[in-house]
Amino acid sequence: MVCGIAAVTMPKPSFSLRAEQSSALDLSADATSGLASHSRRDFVFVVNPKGANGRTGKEWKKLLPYLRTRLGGHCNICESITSGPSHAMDITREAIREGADAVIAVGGDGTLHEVVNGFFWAGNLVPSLDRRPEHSTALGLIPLGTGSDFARTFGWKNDPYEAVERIVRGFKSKLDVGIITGQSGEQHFFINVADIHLSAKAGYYASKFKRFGNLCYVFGALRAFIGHTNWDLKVKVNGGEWEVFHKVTALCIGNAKFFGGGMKITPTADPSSGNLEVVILQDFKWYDFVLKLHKLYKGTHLSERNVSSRSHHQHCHYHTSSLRSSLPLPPLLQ
Ligand SMILES: Nc1ncnc2c1ncn2[C@@H]1O[C@H](COP(=O)(O)OP(=O)(O)OP(=O)(O)O)[C@@H](O)[C@H]1O
Repeated sequence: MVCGIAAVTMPKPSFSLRAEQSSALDLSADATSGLASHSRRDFVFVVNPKGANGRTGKEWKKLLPYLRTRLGGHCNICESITSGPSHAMDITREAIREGADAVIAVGGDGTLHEVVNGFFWAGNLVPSLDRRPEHSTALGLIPLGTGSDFARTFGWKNDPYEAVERIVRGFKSKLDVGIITGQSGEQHFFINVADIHLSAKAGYYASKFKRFGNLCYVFGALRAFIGHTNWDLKVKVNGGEWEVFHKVTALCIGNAKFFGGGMKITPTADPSSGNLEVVILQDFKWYDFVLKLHKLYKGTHLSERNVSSRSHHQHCHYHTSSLRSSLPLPPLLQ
């Protein structure tokens, strides 16, 4: 299945974005019948102790005895604490190679994103040394971050005890994975929302304000508006004609619905539909952002005059080209 999105800056291409549906990942620990009916499994919990301004580490310590009680009878629980950015990727790759049955991200969207990228190496799924044909490693999540936006699409709260119960129940679902191909051909994988221009800058600045909880994303966006210039963007779908979008503030590619601590930016996205939803915000000033913030949270912004939305199906290729030649910030992948 191929659902592709590509963005290229012009006239001198400075980076390229290509998002496509890759092989589906499983979102939880087991198939349909819960854990009890299966032999002992290896579950690796990848914990970011610094998530949510340090709350993740504290909550995890409290959660661990409960986790052992609920899962320890059926699973080998391996706790792996990250030491810094990107470490979750290495832990995940190692766990998959060693034949883990599930790798479970414990933290926010940044940690989840790193774990997802750890499922891949050089553009392919990391192979397992476990040669059983039916064996695969599932992706799991205990949402314990600041925004925990990916979890919102499923209606999951930042409640680790509920998350443990979901894992115990063994509910499993297929999940689409988007692929961004950088200018030098390197690939990044995303399951939530990938975005460029203002919102990507906002995500960067939000990381400086995490002590304010979810509000960090609003502060980050307001900070990002300082010195921000909207661009004219050309868009081409499936090799068709170029279409110009004037004064683009942000282009957001949603596999799931939420970013920015609960903003329902791509409200019709569904991570198991095989489609990606692209939302383009145009000519937003900081005060538009403030005035329309409630609509962004509710997901009712699509009816606004300067917001457009498209859903892209399998085998769709989507190119954008900036009319400016300057290098934009790289996309933020959540
Ligand atoms: N030990 C560590 N020390 C410092 N930073 C870390 C460590 N481990 C992971 N990180 C980084 O912390 C970043 C943010 O973590 P995470 O997403 O879990 O929490 P958050 O930012 O509070 O939540 P959200 O992204 O949902 O708002 C990750 O992208 C990761 O690169």
